[in-house]
Amino acid sequence: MSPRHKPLCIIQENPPDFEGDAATKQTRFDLGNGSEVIYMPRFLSSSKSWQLFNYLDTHIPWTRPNIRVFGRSCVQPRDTCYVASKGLPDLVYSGYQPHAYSWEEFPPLEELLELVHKALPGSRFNSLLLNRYKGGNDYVGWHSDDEKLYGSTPKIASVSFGCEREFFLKKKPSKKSQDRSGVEPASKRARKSSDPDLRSFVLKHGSMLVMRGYTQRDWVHSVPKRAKVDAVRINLTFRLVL
Ligand SMILES: O=C(O)CCC(=O)C(=O)O
Ligand SMILES: [Fe+2]
Repeated sequence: MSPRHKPLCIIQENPPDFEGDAATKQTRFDLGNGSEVIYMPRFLSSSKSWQLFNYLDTHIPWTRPNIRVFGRSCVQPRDTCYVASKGLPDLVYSGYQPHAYSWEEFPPLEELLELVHKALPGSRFNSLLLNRYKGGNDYVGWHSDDEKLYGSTPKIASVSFGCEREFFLKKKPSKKSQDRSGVEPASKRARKSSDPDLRSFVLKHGSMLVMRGYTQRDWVHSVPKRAKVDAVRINLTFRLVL
């Protein structure tokens, strides 16, 4: 296979032996008006992350449900699963109500939840949405996780495994201005310059990204298709259902 046609997937390994400080090293991105993102590139070591990747890839009961987007029914362009504590109200998104599996069915997820809580003192999560992107055709379109059951300022912790993919955040158009920024592809805009209303992150194997404050109210996010990618990425988003 020529280098030009080599499947593209960058997986930058975190050093196998880091601990403590490196793991919690974080960068804060102030999005303005009370919206904020924290990124921890080395939340988990490479070996721990591969262990979890393999476990999740083989043990999670992945499904690819029909969802409704702009009134049309379509197959969700990625695999999914939902885990939640008992007694919480049901999650419904895009007209789909996932079955809530319990934490006890997946002990490695209980363990990971503990690590997430430790890395984010004062936080509490009781539900988890899992996504598996089998290759570059799998994606999540622009959306915000602003379902009522998360309250007005949800904190969402997103842990990524496997193939690196780009994660975009785009400011919602303000009601006043005639915003035409949605016309140009986000990737082009992000590359062009320092558009403060568009941010991109390459979510690394073993990384954690946290969205908090008004990020769900004022911004949308997405993981777009990437034609050349043909490796699997798994993403877990921890949330608190109020
Ligand atoms: O895969 C990701 O990084 C994002 C997933 C996401 O936005 C979601 O599950 O709501
Ligand atoms: Fe989301």
